[in-house]
This record gives sequence, C-alpha cells and structure tokens, in this order.
Amino acid sequence: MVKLIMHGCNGKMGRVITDIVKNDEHTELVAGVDSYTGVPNEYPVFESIEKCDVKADAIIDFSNAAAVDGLLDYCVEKQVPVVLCTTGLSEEQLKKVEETAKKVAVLKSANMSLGINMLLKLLQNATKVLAPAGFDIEIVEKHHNQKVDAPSGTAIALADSINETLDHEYKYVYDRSQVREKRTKKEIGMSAVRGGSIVGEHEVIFAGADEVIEFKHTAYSKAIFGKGAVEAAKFLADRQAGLYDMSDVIQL
Ligand SMILES: NC(=O)C1=CN([C@@H]2O[C@H](COP(=O)(O)OP(=O)(O)OC[C@H]3O[C@@H](n4cnc5c(N)ncnc54)[C@H](OP(=O)(O)O)[C@@H]3O)[C@@H](O)[C@H]2O)C=CC1
Ligand SMILES: O=C(O)C1=N[C@H](C(=O)O)C[C@H](O)C1
Repeated sequence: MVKLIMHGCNGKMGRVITDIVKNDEHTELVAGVDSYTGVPNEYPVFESIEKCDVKADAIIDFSNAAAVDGLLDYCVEKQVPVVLCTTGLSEEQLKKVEETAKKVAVLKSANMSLGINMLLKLLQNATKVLAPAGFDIEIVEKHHNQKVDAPSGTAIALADSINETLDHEYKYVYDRSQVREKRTKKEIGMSAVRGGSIVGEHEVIFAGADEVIEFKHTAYSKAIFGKGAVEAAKFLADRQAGLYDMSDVIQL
C-alpha cells in the first residue's frame, strides 16, 4: 500500500484525488494539508505542511504557488517524494524545484493527462516540419473562472516543447495590445480565456499561407488529472532523488 499525503486536500483537485484514492486498492490517504480546514475529512488534516507529523511514501500537491516553497523544504527535510502539480511557479521557484530534485524525488508536470503528454511529443514532429516552412505558432487556452494563473502551466509546457525543437530561439508573447507591430516569425503567441466551468482546453495553431493545422485537447473532467497524479505517486514512492515528469510514468 502506498501511503499518501494530499497537499491542498480541500481544493477542487484535492477532492478529486480523495475520491480516486478511496477506490484504489494500492493507495491510501494518510493525511491532508489545506489552509481551509472547515470541512470534515476521512483523514487527519493539517493547516500547513510544517504541522504535518504523519509519515508517508509520497505527497501529491495541487495547492497554490505561494505554498510550494514550504512544501519543497518539508520534502527535503522528511525525505518524502513529491508529485508537484501546482502551476504558476516563478522562475525562482522553478530553480528551487531543480535544487530540491537533487536531494529527493520530484515529479513536476503542469498536466497529468495522457492526452496532453502525448500532444507534447506530437508537437515536436509537427514543429520540425512546419516552423521551417514559415508557419506561425499560436496557443489558445481556456479554463474556468476560478483559475488564478495565466497562461496555464500546460500552455507554457506546450510552448516549451515546441521551442525545444527550435533550439529555444522563439520568444513567448502574451499580450499584443500594447505594441503596434506585426508579429515576428520567431514567436509563440499565448492567449488565455477564463469563464464558467471550463475544465481545460488547449489549442495549438500552426498558421501558414493558405493552410492552418490545429491540435486541440479538451479535458471533460478533472479526473483525468487526478488519475495521472495517483499513478505518478505510485511511480515516485520508492525513487531515488531526481527530477521526473509524466513521460517517465506513461509509455508514449
Ligand atoms: N498538473 C495538473 O494536471 C493540474 C494542475 N492544476 C493546478 O493545481 C493547482 C490547484 O488547483 P485546484 O485544485 O483547482 O485549486 P483550488 O484553489 O480549488 O485548491 C487549492 C487548495 O489549496 C489550498 N491551499 C492554499 N494555500 C495552501 C497551503 N499553504 N497549504 C496547503 N493548502 C493550501 C487552498 O485553500 P484556500 O482556498 O483556503 O486558499 C485550496 O483548498 C493550481 O495551480 C492548478 O493550476 C489543476 C489541475 C490539473
Ligand atoms: O487550474 C486548472 O484547472 C488547470 N491547471 C493546469 C494548467 O495550468 O495547465 C492544468 C489543467 O489545464 C487544469
């Protein structure tokens, strides 16, 4: 049995993970952490990770960026692997993730779904053909009205995957409203839409002269992220220190 701590247990994804683990015979939630402790839980809940004294094989994190520094320190101190799913981390925090992964196993992924992780690979082949042929690259993402970070972590991961095949020569453009200029060739535009209960949509557009190719992923439920995170936790539980991602968990 893999014993888990759910960091952000009373949030939207924390509740999804709680349901998945309840129906999974190989995992058990031994504790939760959430700044909101006003609801009943079937496991002990602590208001911050520092107060959690329950031993576990791995932590799953869906919280917010401000909570991640303390979590990383805790993981190093207690030597507990962590599946880091929270998005919107700063450059400084991303460096801290890399440093942490030298001391304990960390799996970081902005999107735990099979579809997006497959798309990250597909895009690399498409980019190798379409970018040299002069196609412009734009990413449009849509999410629910409760999301705080923009663009989504997934949109950035998609852009990073594309840019990796372009020797990181393309720059990211998030806002065209302040500059009265045509787009340049070597840029990836990213646009964010927020509204209602949209679970998550990502569209990558390769726009050429007289033809357009679009890759689109639509999430119809948060369970696709939850299932991926639980599988990632099982994978990570007995791993050596290192920085992992979903391509280590899913056979692509
Ligand atoms: N990688 C992936 O596949 C996915 C990533 N995400 C990302 O996961 C994160 C969480 O998403 P979601 O569940 O929708 O967000 P929610 O806001 O619904 O949940 C986050 C929870 O974390 C709690 N929290 C805040 N601060 C702390 C803290 N210091 N310690 C512990 N818990 C804390 C919040 O409490 P309070 O409300 O009181 O602040 C809230 O209950 C986001 O960054 C989102 O982008 C989401 C879906 C998929
Ligand atoms: O906040 C969300 O809901 C989601 N966040 C992740 C992101 O920022 O990419 C993943 C998913 O799209 C849902």
